[in-house]
Amino acid sequence: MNAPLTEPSSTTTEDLGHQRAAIAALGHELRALVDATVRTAAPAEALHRMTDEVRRLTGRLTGRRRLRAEIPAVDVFPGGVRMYSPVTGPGSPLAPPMRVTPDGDGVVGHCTLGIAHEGPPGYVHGGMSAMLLDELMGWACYGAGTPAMTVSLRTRYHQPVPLETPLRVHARVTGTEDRKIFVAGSISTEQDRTAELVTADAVFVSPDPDRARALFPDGAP
Ligand SMILES: CCCCC/C=C\C/C=C\C/C=C\C/C=C\CCCC(=O)SCCNC(=O)CCNC(=O)[C@H](O)C(C)(C)COP(=O)(O)OP(=O)(O)OC[C@H]1O[C@@H](n2cnc3c(N)ncnc32)[C@H](O)[C@@H]1OP(=O)(O)O
Repeated sequence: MNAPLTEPSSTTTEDLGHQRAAIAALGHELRALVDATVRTAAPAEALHRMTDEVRRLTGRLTGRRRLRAEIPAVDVFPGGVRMYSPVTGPGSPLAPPMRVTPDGDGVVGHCTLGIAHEGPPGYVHGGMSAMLLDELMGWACYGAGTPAMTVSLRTRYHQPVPLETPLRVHARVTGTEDRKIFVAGSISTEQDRTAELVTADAVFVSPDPDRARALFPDGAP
């Protein structure tokens, strides 16, 4: 009989590391499953068998379920580890996941997208490009010491973004005005950083403290 899947019982640094590693390992396998799912040409009977197996597996993820707006114990909010972010989260089957590092006066994100994120055949869905940029621009705000939320995002698609190609996403704060933060971003391939395939400019706003507490009751220091 399979061992029950339970919640972690304590949160020492070592436990946290193990828990994050386990979350990332499951995320990795689920991304592989998503990729196999959107590529397969298996016949209907095989898909029905798989459906039954996947339903059984889903039923095995038992235990307490995270509530809406609850920040996972493995996360650091705001601006730190987000294990289940749909962009950077190693535990998310939806995330590429994008790896974010500081870069001069901004931040850079590295990722490669597969056909689960396809828009035009062979190229990245435009909404996905906007999501990568939005997330990284949020990180640029956090990196500048002002965690903030997007209030406006304008994207310009200059050339299609290829799938299965290492990408470089860049974002930096270009100015501030009270609680408003102006951010610029771009996507290129790693191979040709000078050719900006998508560019974006955005306005972020740092919520006033009362608003932030109301929006993120679990995130208050
Ligand atoms: C407890 C501590 C926690 C603190 C957390 C703080 C921030 C959280 C940070 C990060 C979140 C975590 C991780 C990041 C995840 C993803 C990153 C991607 C980013 C996103 O995916 S995020 C989701 C999409 N995003 C929204 O869901 C925002 C919806 N929105 C609102 O919830 C409110 O909008 C809010 C709270 C942002 C501000 O509300 P508020 O009441 O504090 O501010 P207010 O309305 O007074 O506006 C102030 C000044 O911004 C100007 N302004 C407003 N809107 C504008 C617009 N559209 N264009 C140009 N200017 C605009 C006004 O005109 C005024 O300017 P002025 O003063 O000059 O008139």
